[in-house]
Amino acid sequence: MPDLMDTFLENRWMVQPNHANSLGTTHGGNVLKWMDEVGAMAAMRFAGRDCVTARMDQVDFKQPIPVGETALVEAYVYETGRSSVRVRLRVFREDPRSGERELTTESYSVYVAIDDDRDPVEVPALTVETEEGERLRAEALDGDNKESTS
Ligand SMILES: CC(=O)SCCNC(=O)CCNC(=O)[C@H](O)C(C)(C)COP(=O)(O)OP(=O)(O)OC[C@H]1O[C@@H](n2cnc3c(N)ncnc32)[C@H](O)[C@@H]1OP(=O)(O)O
Repeated sequence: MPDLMDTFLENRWMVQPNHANSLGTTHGGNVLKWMDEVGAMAAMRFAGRDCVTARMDQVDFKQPIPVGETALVEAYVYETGRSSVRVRLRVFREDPRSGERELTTESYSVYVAIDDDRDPVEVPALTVETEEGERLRAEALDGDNKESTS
């Protein structure tokens, strides 16, 4: 049974001019693509199977990420159904020199594990065996709950 911390993935992109909009900050479409890619990888790490995106919930763009900074995308699985896998996604702008971070974007997404015929297939149970995992799961359930009632 996979543990929450086994699904915790981070990926970074150095934001280049070709990622930007006319304001010199990262185009929202690029941020969404990066979120979806890391989210799918977290879901697949959990399920041990291919996973497809079924839903990206409300995406809040709180701060821009300027060209020259790093976009850091964090994803982990915090809840599961029979074949569905819920993933918390957060994006930070990170100063590549100091490592200083600020939250810019967040969302809660649903992926579905599929078999070779691309039909939904059962996923294993999620375990949470560390204090850090418990903290991350509680944060995600709380954030997801607030989002669905806002
Ligand atoms: C990483 C990528 O870029 S993938 C590319 C973008 N994504 C896609 O192309 C996916 C296209 N969609 C599909 O292939 C299908 O709709 C699927 C596989 C997501 C679902 O297939 P369906 O036959 O509708 O599945 P079914 O109704 O049996 O539901 C299966 C599970 O998906 C969940 N589900 C289906 N649609 C949604 C949705 N829109 N939002 C949330 N959950 C959903 C169901 O609740 C169910 O969960 P459970 O098994 O945990 O109870």
